[in-house]
Amino acid sequence: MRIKKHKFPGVYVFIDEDGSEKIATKNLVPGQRVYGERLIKFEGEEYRVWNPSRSKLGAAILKGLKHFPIRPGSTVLYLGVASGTTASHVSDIVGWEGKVFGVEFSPRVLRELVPLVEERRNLVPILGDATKPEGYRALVPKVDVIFEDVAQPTQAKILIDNARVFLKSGGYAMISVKSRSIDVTKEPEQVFDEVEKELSEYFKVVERLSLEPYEKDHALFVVRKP
Ligand SMILES: C[S@@+](CC[C@H](N)C(=O)[O-])C[C@H]1O[C@@H](n2cnc3c(N)ncnc32)[C@H](O)[C@@H]1O
Repeated sequence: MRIKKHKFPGVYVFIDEDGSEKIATKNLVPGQRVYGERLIKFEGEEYRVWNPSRSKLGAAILKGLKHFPIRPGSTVLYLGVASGTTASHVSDIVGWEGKVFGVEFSPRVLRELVPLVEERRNLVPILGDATKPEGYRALVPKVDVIFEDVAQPTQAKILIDNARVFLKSGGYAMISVKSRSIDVTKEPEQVFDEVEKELSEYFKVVERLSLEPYEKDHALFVVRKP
């Protein structure tokens, strides 16, 4: 199996034994598994296979996302970090030069992340409520990118409120939107149109991508703060 660089720096790609295309990141903490993912050794390096069924960002990259602002050295604010499945790949990508601040409001979920970050020190867990950015203002600097995956009815407002406080001008944000978290009675496309309109009042919307078939009724938006 030959692992090659993906067009996005810090992401790798390979063709698996069954012929399917897979993506991976170079393990920042060799030997550490975060969510039961496969580890692969290639030319002296260890890679963690990125499971698109467990990570919306992984699904988006495999679906042909065009804009991926997270790169080696980036500082990222991650809203809805949970137990770190996706954030661990982001931590691999930004590397030791970068940092990921992960906000989560469930102490039970965040507790699972704590043992991992003892070694994965570029990932900083923060117990906080993403609807109240003032609560963690003292802990987070200005960032290059905000990633949000909170599955809440007010997702777009949460992103805008955090971007006002933490995102550098010209910085990017990515948001995974679950239409059923916003309104179960509406067609997903209608919900995504409304979210796009709300986001475009503050950001420039750069990309909108459906995550089907990996995630039903989900879309990922990439936006830029002017
Ligand atoms: C879909 S899960 C996130 C999965 C994670 N992004 C991943 O891919 O590994 C959503 C998470 O957001 C958290 N969450 C929801 N509302 C929140 C809020 N207002 N502030 C912080 N975390 C929140 C939930 O507790 C949950 O862990």
